[in-house]
Amino acid sequence: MTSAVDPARSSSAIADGGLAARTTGLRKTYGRTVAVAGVDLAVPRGGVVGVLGPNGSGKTTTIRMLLGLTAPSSGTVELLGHQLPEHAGRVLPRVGALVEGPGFHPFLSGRENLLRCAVMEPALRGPEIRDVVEQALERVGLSAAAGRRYRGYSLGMKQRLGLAAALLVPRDLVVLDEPTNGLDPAGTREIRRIIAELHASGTTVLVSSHLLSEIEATCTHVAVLHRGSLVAQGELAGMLEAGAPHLLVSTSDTDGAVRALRDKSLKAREESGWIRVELTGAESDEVIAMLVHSGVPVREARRSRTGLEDLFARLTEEEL
Ligand SMILES: Nc1ncnc2c1ncn2[C@@H]1O[C@H](COP(=O)(O)OP(=O)(O)OP(=O)(O)O)[C@@H](O)[C@H]1O
Repeated sequence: MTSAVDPARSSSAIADGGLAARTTGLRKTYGRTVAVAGVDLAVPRGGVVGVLGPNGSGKTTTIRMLLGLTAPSSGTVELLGHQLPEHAGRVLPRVGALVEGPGFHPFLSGRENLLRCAVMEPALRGPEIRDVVEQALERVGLSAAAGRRYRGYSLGMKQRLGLAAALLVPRDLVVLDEPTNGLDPAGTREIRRIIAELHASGTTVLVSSHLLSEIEATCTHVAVLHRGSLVAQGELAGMLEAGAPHLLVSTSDTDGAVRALRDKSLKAREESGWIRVELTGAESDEVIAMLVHSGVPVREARRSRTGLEDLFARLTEEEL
């Protein structure tokens, strides 16, 4: 662990304009598949940055390159002010990561696996290791199952153990690839709590998800990937304001509702069982009245809270 007064850390903070991570022209191809197509990602220090994108948009590949786990085809990665892979040994101990396939041993228990991780942490020394491991297990809610073999763990328990490994020592940057994957709602809430704790303690967090709700609930910044390209990035608050207001309508007659609204020249489309209506040419009450007059039953209607959903839909339209 490096202290807050580490000169390398403070000088790099000035040199890189306060970025915890930065990629420039980051690209990865597998044969003819372009997994990541030249991404310039900027992760501000102290932020919680959500990498959002549909399945296959390049989130995991970007994160793996950021951590030095996958070599880029071209482009550069800078972590905590230092180039990778040249300075990997210096920087990676300050970075905690939860990525797919963390390589735990199937025949060892969760606790034994975590002990193996702990002895490899340069900041941890002999006597304290056992306590640190128990605290990490406790923090992710895995104490009761810590004695069981890893191979019998559920996906959610595996995620928790991966998170415990990422958080064994205080980090400057924590990178979580789909951390709520396989978790139940209670587990999801715990992840949010842990992310909030990390944020409060000044740790920069980069978290990927294909769920808007996850990003909205936890992030200060968002980066949207689509087909390997970064199509938007910035502060979440700004992105939320950027979208036009919408009304979400629940009805048993979705086709009829879309038809009736489009007849009145309103932009409307079906989305996950709801009708999303852009409120540029009419107010909410007018839209509802219009639907009722057209014989469309309205079960429920609410203004959409966010422009992010709309932005995401527009940016990644084909996938929805
Ligand atoms: N090792 C690999 N070999 C070949 N193709 C790969 C490999 N890894 C990723 N890809 C391809 O690169 C693209 C991006 O994949 P990636 O896993 O980075 O996306 P993702 O956004 O993380 O998706 P998901 O949300 O499904 O995890 C996909 O088309 C995927 O099939």
